[in-house]
Amino acid sequence: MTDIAYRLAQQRSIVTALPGPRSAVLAHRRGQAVAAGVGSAVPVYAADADGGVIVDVDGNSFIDLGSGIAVTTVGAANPEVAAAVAEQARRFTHTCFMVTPYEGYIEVAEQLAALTPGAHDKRTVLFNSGAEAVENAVKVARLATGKTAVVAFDHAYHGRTNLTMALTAKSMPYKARFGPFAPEVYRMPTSYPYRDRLTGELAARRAIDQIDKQIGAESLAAIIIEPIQGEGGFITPAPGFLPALADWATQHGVVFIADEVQTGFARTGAWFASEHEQIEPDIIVMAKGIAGGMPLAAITGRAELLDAVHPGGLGGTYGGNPVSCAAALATLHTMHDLDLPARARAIEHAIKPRLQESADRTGVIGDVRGRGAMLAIEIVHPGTTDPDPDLTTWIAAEALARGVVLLTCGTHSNVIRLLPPLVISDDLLDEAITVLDDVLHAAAGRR
Ligand SMILES: Cc1ncc(COP(=O)(O)O)c(CNCCCC(=O)O)c1O
Repeated sequence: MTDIAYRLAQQRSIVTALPGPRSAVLAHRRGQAVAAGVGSAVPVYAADADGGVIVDVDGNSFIDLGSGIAVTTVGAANPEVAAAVAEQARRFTHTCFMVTPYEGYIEVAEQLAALTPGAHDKRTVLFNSGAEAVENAVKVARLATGKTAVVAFDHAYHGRTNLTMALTAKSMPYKARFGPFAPEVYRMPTSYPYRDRLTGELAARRAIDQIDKQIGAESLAAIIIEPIQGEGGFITPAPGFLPALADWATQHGVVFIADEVQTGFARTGAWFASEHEQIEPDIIVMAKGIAGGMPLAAITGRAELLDAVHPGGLGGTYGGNPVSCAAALATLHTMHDLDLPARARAIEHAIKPRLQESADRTGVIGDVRGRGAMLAIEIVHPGTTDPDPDLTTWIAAEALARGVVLLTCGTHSNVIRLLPPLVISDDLLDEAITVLDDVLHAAAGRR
């Protein structure tokens, strides 16, 4: 990406100790006002952001490889998004679509019907967060099928509400001591090629056999799965796993829900990750990249499923907020205009080989995986597949000290994930990967 006019200098520049003095003051104030349960990945506080950089309150400029957890795909201050937000806010910020509806909501729904996989008749409902959208996808599946059981998978992440915690696999920090959790949720083994060494078909057969024995299709309302598992560690299933599950679901009257909150909207090199294996989900859950940073989430699915719900059965006060809808329309226009799915594929081609070279030379990377601009390295003790969460934490902290914001994830907290804004410049991305390679070599020296 070389033809974007950025508002901020696209540079890595550390000018104070980290955290700097202004961040330190904010951290103190935070301790007196914000609940300790809300964590932050980095100890610095944002003052500005644009393209591929975040500038903190002390003037430090960081290369952003997190995109606010896969949200600011078009940048954190995309000018077209900012203008659309300002224009809509000047007219009205809220009327509640369930009270006085407005065109923006309909336009977003029309675009999601056209963009999501499948030529079937679709309907959309808009929400505020991914978890809220997941909750409603399950509501629709249960009502439409008259069945109650839901299958989720090992390493899954679906949110922090009661049902989505039940669907989420990792206990700490997401679920510990927050129970009891919603019933009728069953966990099945997924495809984790680095660790199970199974083909997609065999992994799917293993899961389906367990579904048959533990639940039975006659009780099963839905299967929900992330095409690439995000918080669980950017686990990319073996080819054939997802199609086999989707085909089985279709054959047995089970709703196939693709949770594309983290994989959606060009992130993996297609508009939606389901496309990589020609899957047409019955319901697709979306959020994060949808609206350039404004809070918006959606479910888009088969009309016969969503329209099975009685009038008034779906909604919420802020769902499809008009300012967020305006942001989404500007975001989708930008994604089309810049062909960001192609940009994500170019990013993969540029940096995945470099990550593999780092793996070959340092020995601390057990697996390089992911698609498009959703890439990850799994950190292990050299010569083993044993997770090394401590070294993972050190790598992310060292990268920050050198001016690069990196996020970690994974059931074993041993995955470094790369989620750059798709509008990041080629030079800045190249610089960030060079910094990461240097940090990985330093990490190898610690072992
Ligand atoms: C696949 C998938 N489904 C659902 C969700 C939930 O989306 P919300 O918008 O955070 O509710 C996510 C959110 N992932 C980031 C969570 C960050 C945190 O809370 O620690 C996801 O990745």
